[in-house]
Amino acid sequence: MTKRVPADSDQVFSDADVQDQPVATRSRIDDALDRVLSRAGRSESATVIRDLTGGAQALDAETHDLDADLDAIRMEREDRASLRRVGSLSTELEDVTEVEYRQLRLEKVVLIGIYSEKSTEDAENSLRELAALAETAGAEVLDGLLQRRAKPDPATYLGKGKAQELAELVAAVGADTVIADTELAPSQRRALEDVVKVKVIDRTAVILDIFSQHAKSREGKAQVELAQLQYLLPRLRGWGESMSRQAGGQVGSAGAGMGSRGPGETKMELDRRKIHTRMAKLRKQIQAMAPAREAKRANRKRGEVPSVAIAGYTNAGKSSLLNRLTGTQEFVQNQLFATLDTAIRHAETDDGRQFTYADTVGFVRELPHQLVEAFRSTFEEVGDADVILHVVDGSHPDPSAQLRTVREVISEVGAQGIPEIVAFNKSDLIDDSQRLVLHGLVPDAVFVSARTGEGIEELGRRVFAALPVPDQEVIVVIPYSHGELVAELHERNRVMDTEYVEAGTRVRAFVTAEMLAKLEPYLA
Ligand SMILES: Nc1nc2c(ncn2[C@@H]2O[C@H](COP(=O)(O)OP(=O)(O)OP(=O)(O)O)[C@@H](O)[C@H]2O)c(=O)[nH]1
Ligand SMILES: [Mg+2]
Repeated sequence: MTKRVPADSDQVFSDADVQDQPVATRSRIDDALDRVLSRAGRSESATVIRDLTGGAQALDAETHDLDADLDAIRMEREDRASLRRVGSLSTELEDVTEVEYRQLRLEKVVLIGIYSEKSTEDAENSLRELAALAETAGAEVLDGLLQRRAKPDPATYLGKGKAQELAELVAAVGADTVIADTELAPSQRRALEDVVKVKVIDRTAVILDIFSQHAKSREGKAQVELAQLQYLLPRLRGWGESMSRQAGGQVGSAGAGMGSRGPGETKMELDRRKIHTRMAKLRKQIQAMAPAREAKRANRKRGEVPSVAIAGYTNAGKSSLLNRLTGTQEFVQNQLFATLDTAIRHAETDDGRQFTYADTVGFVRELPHQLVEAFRSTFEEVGDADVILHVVDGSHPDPSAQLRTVREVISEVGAQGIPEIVAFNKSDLIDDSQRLVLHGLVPDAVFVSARTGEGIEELGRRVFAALPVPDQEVIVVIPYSHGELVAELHERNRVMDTEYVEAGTRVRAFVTAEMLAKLEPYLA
């Protein structure tokens, strides 16, 4: 897979590697964002930033006559669109007009966002995150534009004047895609596209794109495709319309006359039906795969092996911590949504009891509801856990928002009653004053660093302590013919003394309620 992630993208999010580099090597995005954001604070309405390399002049020309270039730009846009369109991967949907759209790789993008008076900082973090998302998806972020307004414009998201300004910015920097930091209504997307003359997509589309690039397992792939189709369906009509309008409007070739509208709509209907069929098929597939996972889960449950779900915001360091805690080699990358498939790892407490860790899909603000829906079974893994290890990136500019987002999803899957251990990760990047703030947020949290190993042992102890405790003291004599019970006692309970007597193994232990039931016949 050819995916271009700029070499300096790591610096959008704090990564330990950054520490070793001179401060001067900040990424262009950071600079660009800083400029957007610092001006956003001052300006009343909108802020435009440009690349240092130029293009500013074009923007000063408020009355730049775009109409004259309209046709040329449209043609170019069509050319680009046809170039970027990669072949559909799914044979069943080969000729669906718009399905290729979702597989297209982003190129040079301009970000846009809206913030209200009070939420400047929030908009800043959101825009940074959008930049990181765009880069993870393989795009190069050229520029950004923020507008201060109470509510998005219902027609074009940005206000009319700002949309025009955006069109000029896009032309000046040579961007081919605009990404809005929200989920746009299909009509907004279309209207804005008509103004800026390049492809307009939204945060949801970017997240879906990342998921589709990162999904590995059959189930994960099916879940992502289902979410994509759900997202696509209400937008199909819109795209169809703007396309047939384009075709009728300027191509004007022999075939595009009277008859062009009918076939277009018929095709749209056909596409829609195909998509529905495909979605039904995917739902069935996902359902069929569920029993296997259920069985595995039931097995773990039956074996009474307690489970710890590692949950948290994307890129918080969940997989890194899992590796530290269990000595495994889970996939770690400074990318959003590096992990899409739940990984289960076996572990043991220091007194020999067994349990499992489950690494899960990360969360993000405005996680598309289509994905929550499609990945419900994966998130339910969290709902089934005995303990939730909630990992928060302590070096993030707004950890409380991360905490909130993750806790919302946790309660959505009905897991709010499960004991939660909060771990502030990346403590190697946190200074003392930040520690104080975080401590205020969650007083009993553990500070850890998957990078340096700080706090890992303490975290391990906290996890052990949170596991369901074997607290029923028993003395049993287990016949030598039932060696498996002795083994189970050692694995999942706390054995205090063992003695070999004539009738069998005499054990004094603290056991769980379930174990107690099994031992009933052998109580001494
Ligand atoms: N400085 C520092 N960086 C860390 C630490 N832990 C993880 N990282 C980095 O953070 C990035 C994300 O780590 P992952 O373990 O992939 O995070 P994750 O939560 O599993 O992310 P997703 O699977 O994408 O949701 C990687 O670049 C890690 O090297 C830490 O303690 N300190
Ligand atoms: Mg991960």
